[in-house]
Amino acid sequence: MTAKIIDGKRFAEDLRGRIADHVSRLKSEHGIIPGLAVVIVGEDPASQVYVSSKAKHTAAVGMNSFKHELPADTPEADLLALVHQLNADPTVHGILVQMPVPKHIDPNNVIEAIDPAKDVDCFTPANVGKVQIGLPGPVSCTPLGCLMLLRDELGSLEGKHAVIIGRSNLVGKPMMQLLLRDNCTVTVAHSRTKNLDEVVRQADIVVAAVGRPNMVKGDWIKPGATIIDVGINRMPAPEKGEGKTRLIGDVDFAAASEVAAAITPVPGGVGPMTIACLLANTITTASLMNGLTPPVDLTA
Ligand SMILES: Nc1nc2c(c(=O)[nH]1)N[C@@H](CN(C=O)c1ccc(C(=O)N[C@@H](CCC(=O)O)C(=O)O)cc1)CN2
Repeated sequence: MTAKIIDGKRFAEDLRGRIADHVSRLKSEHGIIPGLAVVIVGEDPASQVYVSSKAKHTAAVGMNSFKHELPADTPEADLLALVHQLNADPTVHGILVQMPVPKHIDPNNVIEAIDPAKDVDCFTPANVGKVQIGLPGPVSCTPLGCLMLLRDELGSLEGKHAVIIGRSNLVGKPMMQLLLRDNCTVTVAHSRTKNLDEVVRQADIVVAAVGRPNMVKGDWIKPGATIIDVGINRMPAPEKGEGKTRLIGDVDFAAASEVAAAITPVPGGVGPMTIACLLANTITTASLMNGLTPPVDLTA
């Protein structure tokens, strides 16, 4: 079997097109221009790429984009003061602090400072709880992107056995909630899971989010399974020139493609969906902040 490649880049482009339509309706029918503030602390090259891409796509769909770049030695108190200022700014409907933050800053203090009404990452305890009980609000961007790709590929997910590898707050745990909401049977595997290969062999759906290049082998995959590879591992690529890198996922793509029915590539799979879902969440928060019902077709 040669797996179908799930084209996240193309899906994200389509989604951004639908988001642009919603932005234009919010403007013309309600006079609202959604605004997204993105804060980056330090010069981590990968984070700079992601933040620039977020700002570019925010503007491209017609939203207001506010980018705040702070030096790596910014005291935590200054970052929290900026977050409070953005909380109070009525032109800002979404606030995102790019992770990871430098070591001297406690990410939990930053997350707690963000007004849950503007928390487009869905990191605050209030929004994590809302996802758990199914109330309207933003949904964690990467897991939401994975869910959209899975629904598009498989239709109903009901009764499927999904194995998530990784239990992070960013991906593993919210992914578990979303798949449960879609009536999957969910197993969350992690670094202490015994016989991981045997666990993964049970899966109709594999979501790999461990951050270890090529960890999931081809012979771990049940024939016909659908694989979502969340891993973005930057590896040296001397064959491309000195100091060059390439991205590879958590799944051995070539081997898994021989067994699976469908698989996301890295790059071009889940990554682009993360940013498109961030924009979808900004529509959600801008709608809710103005007493409007968020459009269900973006995030349902
Ligand atoms: N506050 C947040 N911080 C971080 C998040 C997040 O959702 N919120 N997620 C990750 C990084 N991330 C978004 O911020 C992100 C990662 C990857 C991509 C992406 O489009 N990847 C491309 C490849 C891009 C490249 O060449 O590097 C792909 O996979 O095709 C977008 C966003 C950690 N921090």
